[in-house]
Amino acid sequence: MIKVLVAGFMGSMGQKTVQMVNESDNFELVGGYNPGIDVAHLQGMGLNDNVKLFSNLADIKTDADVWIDFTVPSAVFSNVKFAIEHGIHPVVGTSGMKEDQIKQLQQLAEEKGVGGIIAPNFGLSAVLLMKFAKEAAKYMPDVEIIEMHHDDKLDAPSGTALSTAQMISEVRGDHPTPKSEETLKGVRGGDYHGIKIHSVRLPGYVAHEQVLFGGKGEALTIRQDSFDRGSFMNGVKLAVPTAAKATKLIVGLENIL
Ligand SMILES: NC(=O)C1=CN([C@@H]2O[C@H](COP(=O)(O)OP(=O)(O)OC[C@H]3O[C@@H](n4cnc5c(N)ncnc54)[C@H](OP(=O)(O)O)[C@@H]3O)[C@@H](O)[C@H]2O)C=CC1
Ligand SMILES: O=C(O)C1=N[C@H](C(=O)O)C[C@H](O)C1
Repeated sequence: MIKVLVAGFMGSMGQKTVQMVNESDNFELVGGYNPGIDVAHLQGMGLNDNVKLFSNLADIKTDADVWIDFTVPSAVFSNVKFAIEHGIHPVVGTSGMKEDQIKQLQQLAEEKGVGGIIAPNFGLSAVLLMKFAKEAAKYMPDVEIIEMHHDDKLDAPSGTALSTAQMISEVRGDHPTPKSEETLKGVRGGDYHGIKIHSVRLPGYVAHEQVLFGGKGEALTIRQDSFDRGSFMNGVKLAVPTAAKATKLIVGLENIL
């Protein structure tokens, strides 16, 4: 049985994760962390006595093997650092970490021998989209990304769009970007090594991405849609046992599939 703590357990993804853990025969929920909660009140609401709830990072005392993090961009780095320093293997879905923060955590994980997984996206359709986009970019290097998310999303671009751009950039190298004067500032989108990323935020959307490739007289569009947050749970379920044994911090679900 793998003991799990869920950070951000009151959020949209945190609640799905708690449900998935409770329904699994292989995982046991032993902890939940979410600032701003009334621990005494929640603890009295019929939750299993083995589940310890915390509202402060420094107060967390747990025998969890795995720390699943679906929190906020401003907290994820400190959370994961705390987990690794306390011998808890992280499974991280939270977006918004900077490249240098990920490198620091990878170094710490290696020093402590406490590995885990950071996945910009736990959905199979998004992982496949990234793989296909990387392949397509070898032949069609002119590419732009449009990501579309719900209007509560705190960060832009999405972690998935950034990861897609990184994977494309690995294979296409330096490539000229069309120069067009912006008569409306920002209208050409963000720029990742010459790859334009456009972020749409609208109510009703969940998580969607399109990668548009253009060639002479032809175009290719790859699109994925996550309509329900439950769709991320298969990936999380797969990541937990791998993370529990990992001695390094792996980035990308595709690296454990
Ligand atoms: N990798 C993947 O496949 C996926 C990743 N995500 C990412 O997961 C993250 C969470 O998404 P979502 O559940 O929709 O967001 P929510 O806003 O619904 O949930 C975030 C939760 O984290 C809590 N929180 C705030 N600060 C902290 C902290 N310091 N430590 C612990 N918890 C904290 C929030 O509490 P409060 O509301 O009180 O502030 C809230 O309950 C986002 O970064 C999102 O991009 C989402 C879907 C899939
Ligand atoms: O905030 C979300 O909802 C999502 N965030 C992740 C991201 O930033 O890519 C994964 C997925 O797109 C849902």
